[in-house]
Amino acid sequence: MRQKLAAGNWKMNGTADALSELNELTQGYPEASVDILICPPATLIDRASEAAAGSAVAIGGQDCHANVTGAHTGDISAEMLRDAGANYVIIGHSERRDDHGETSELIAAKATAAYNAGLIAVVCCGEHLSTREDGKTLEHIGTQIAESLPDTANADTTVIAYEPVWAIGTGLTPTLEQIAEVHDFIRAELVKRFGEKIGNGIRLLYGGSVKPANAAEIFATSNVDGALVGGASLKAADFSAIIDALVAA
Ligand SMILES: O=C(CO)COP(=O)(O)O
Repeated sequence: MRQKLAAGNWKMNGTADALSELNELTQGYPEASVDILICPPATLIDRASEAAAGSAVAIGGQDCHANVTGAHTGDISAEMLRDAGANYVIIGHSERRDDHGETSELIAAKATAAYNAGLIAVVCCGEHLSTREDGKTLEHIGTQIAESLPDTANADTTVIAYEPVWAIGTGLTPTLEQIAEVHDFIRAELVKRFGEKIGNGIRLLYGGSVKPANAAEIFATSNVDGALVGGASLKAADFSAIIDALVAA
């Protein structure tokens, strides 16, 4: 039985004021039957970890460097995230792939860095609209996950998020059949590569315009173990409604 996960990605949003939303969330979930994760900007990880201590909310980073230390101005290592109180890190978000030219090979190296630091890697994949229109979604996702996951990936260290790029921040979502098709495909690919135990143990999140209004139906979809939520994770009330839908699923 896979433990469900409601993850919020604050992206480049939030200064100290945003901790009030986190406080509201942690007060609402001193404990929970699902895993809850907030990935604030790096500048808030330390304070967010302190604020979330003793609650059901875990804190994560949004990216890490593949190396442990070194001359990499502006970058943050997985060890540093861990030191600041993070337990997870998002790797290979489409905004990193597109804005920073990150390749799947680099993403696999970052995932290994995350494992070495004791962080759970939330490895992202997803197609652009043109790829979907060309009928190449599954081929694209298959290549992305094959190349982005290290051989050492396992169910305790790895979560996969399927985020169609055209659904991120647009209010558009795939049909439930389209979500199920991709999630079932990823599950089958994982079982093929890692075997039944690991392949069936790795959690699969859906991301892209998840809101309180559509969360329940998405969570009822095949092989959806939770969500990676952007905009709707910024307000505690919205994210709580999504968490509650996951609890009820
Ligand atoms: O990119 C996302 C989460 O990582 C999804 O963002 P939205 O929920 O704002 O569409």
